[in-house]
Amino acid sequence: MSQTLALPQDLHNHEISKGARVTTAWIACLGEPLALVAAADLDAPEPAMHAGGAEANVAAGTAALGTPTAFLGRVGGDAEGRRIVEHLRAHGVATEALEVDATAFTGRYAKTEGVNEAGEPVTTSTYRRAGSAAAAMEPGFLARPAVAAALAGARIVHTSGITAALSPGCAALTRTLLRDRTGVSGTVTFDVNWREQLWPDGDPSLVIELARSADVVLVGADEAERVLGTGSPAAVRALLPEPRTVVVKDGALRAVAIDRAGAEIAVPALAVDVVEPVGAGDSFAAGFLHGLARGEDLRTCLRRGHAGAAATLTVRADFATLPAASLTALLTCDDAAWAAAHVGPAAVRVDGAHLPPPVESRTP
Ligand SMILES: O=C(O)C(=O)C[C@H](O)[C@H](O)CO
Repeated sequence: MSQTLALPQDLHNHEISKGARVTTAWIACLGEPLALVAAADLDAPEPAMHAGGAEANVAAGTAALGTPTAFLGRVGGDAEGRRIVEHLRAHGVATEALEVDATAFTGRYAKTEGVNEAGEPVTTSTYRRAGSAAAAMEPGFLARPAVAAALAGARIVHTSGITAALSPGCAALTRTLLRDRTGVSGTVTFDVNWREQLWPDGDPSLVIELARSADVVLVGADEAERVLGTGSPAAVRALLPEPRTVVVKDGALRAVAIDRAGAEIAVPALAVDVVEPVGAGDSFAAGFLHGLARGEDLRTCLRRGHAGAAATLTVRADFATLPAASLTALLTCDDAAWAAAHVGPAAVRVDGAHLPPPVESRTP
């Protein structure tokens, strides 16, 4: 099952196993794709669904932006697994290293929108993923020919704290990947993605260990507060001294990238009409990694991150993209125009121009 992607000139194809011709991806994302279903359908046979799952959202995002991307993980041999494979391929993601386990099921999740005690909107996720196809991953997964080839060829290997939480095997897998770097030649990026429900003992020590082993860490200020006891970018950086870059995202306020010497680059968040927030962090990661893979400066990477997050904030699905004209206007405007820009479900406004709105991702 090989796939042809439109590639920039400097990429090459290579043989990986049994003559299969596979494209070298710049970004390899490892994790569990999930079927996003209605809460009432968590146990239903073949429910209506969108595709979700943090690292799969990132992969769809970077591929949609034009970066050759591979997804590494597992789904079940069910309708949800088939649709997730189709969804990722439709966005241009290479799926040779996405294993289909006919004996297992694909993880599912549902979002419930509500309000917290302060009257603020909150979205709660409910999972049906314990014992899923992806939860069976363990360090040996990294040695599968298609997986090893993707890891060896990628400029960036990305995963998150969600994958570490799936099972003891997945915890060992992420440890092996981040600490031992087995078969990895590129930059390893790690999104903390703290999900309280997935850590019954509430102990963040593995996630902290993994973050300290990464080259680039992405973390929300709120989750940094939970995991590290502080959301202050400088304090987070002091607690994560090893990575080359730590990015602290402070919701609607700003994102700050900090290098080892403590130098900070901050970019304010865009003004957005928020419809539903889940998946916005993944779209931020996709934009940021897309820029990083191209060697862009950190300020541009942060702008790309905010633009991706803004698009997804305007939809109920896990993932949306900005039309090229809107993205280009956001990336090229000056700081004053950026500060005055606005992203809503019906239009993107930059520098007085009304540009096309975000496009919600559809699952085939
Ligand atoms: O919460 C998870 O584990 C998911 O992967 C579901 C969503 O897709 C994810 O939270 C979005 O970031």
